Amino acid sequence: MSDRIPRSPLPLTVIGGFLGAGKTTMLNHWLRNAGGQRLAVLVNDFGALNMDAELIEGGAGDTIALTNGCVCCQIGDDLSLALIRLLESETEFDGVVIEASGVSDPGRIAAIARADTCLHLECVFVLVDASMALEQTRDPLLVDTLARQLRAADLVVVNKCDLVTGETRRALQRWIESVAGPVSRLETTRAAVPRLGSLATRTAHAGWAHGAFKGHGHATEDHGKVFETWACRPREALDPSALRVWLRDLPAGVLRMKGLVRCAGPDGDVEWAELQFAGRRGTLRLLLSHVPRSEEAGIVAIGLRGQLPRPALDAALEKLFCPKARQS
Ligand SMILES: Nc1nc2c(ncn2[C@@H]2O[C@H](COP(=O)(O)OP(=O)(O)OP(=O)(O)O)[C@@H](O)[C@H]2O)c(=O)[nH]1
Repeated sequence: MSDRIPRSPLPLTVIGGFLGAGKTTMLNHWLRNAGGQRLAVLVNDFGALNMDAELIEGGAGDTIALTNGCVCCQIGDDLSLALIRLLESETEFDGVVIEASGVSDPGRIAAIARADTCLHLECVFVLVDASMALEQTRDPLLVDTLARQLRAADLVVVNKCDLVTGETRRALQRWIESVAGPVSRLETTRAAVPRLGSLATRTAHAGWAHGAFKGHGHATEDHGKVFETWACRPREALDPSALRVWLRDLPAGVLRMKGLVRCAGPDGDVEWAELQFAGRRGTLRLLLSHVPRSEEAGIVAIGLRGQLPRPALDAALEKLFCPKARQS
């Protein structure tokens, strides 16, 4: 029998929301503003490569990647085990944050956490991409995933408000209320929301969220059947100009793409860059603060099953390699 002093329940926060809505951006904001608190982070990417673990800033030592599928439909046991390991670890964490994959149901994850008396579920944040959500709700293959995510929320964070008009924000508000009822809602840019600022929302909204969760027909919802992924590990440096052109005009069917790649400058020197494509916007940003390990290079794309243009992605990648790169 353990002679360790029982700890008080570990505060747990879940971040959900559709692909590219800004979950990792919010998590990084929290890690940068943790105020001395030590947070354990569990991330789950739907893609074959868990890029999120690599895109999280600074806290790599306390980041656990849940791989091999969507955390809510395929790897619930992995999540439970990871939580048990955290609770039993020598490290005293001040809280744990689970970043769900963009296709998963945060309500399901919250239920796993809620079943453990050693954890205290503080809040389920669900992010909505203000620039894409209305269009996504018109796609019959996406609307169910979006609605389930919203119904699980204690706090809906309408993010990317820099990209939309007031009219779009009002239309979004109407849609959110029609799906999730009187849920608390914040409008933000770059997901700049405090982690504990919404504690009160849990009690206010819990009835609605839990009511919705009772009707959760998870057996009918296997995200692996709705979405699929493409991934590659480019071993050589890519041409950043060609990469930017490619990101501006990705073939139809790519809902989300992200990655870490080595890029070759005009003189052949190689630098690391983060690649992002979400909501029809692609960016390539040089990494100045940290240098990943060479095996961390990877690109992941996600789309609806049967709609991801795999041959086009394979073919494009071949043309992105930079012959001038000086490999280190
Ligand atoms: N313009 C704009 N871009 C944003 C904002 N928030 C995040 N982004 C960008 O949107 C892209 C996706 O952001 P992430 O935080 O990686 O999104 P995510 O929800 O974690 O993505 P997945 O985990 O793949 O589902 C990145 O390129 C971000 O820099 C915002 O408020 N405005």
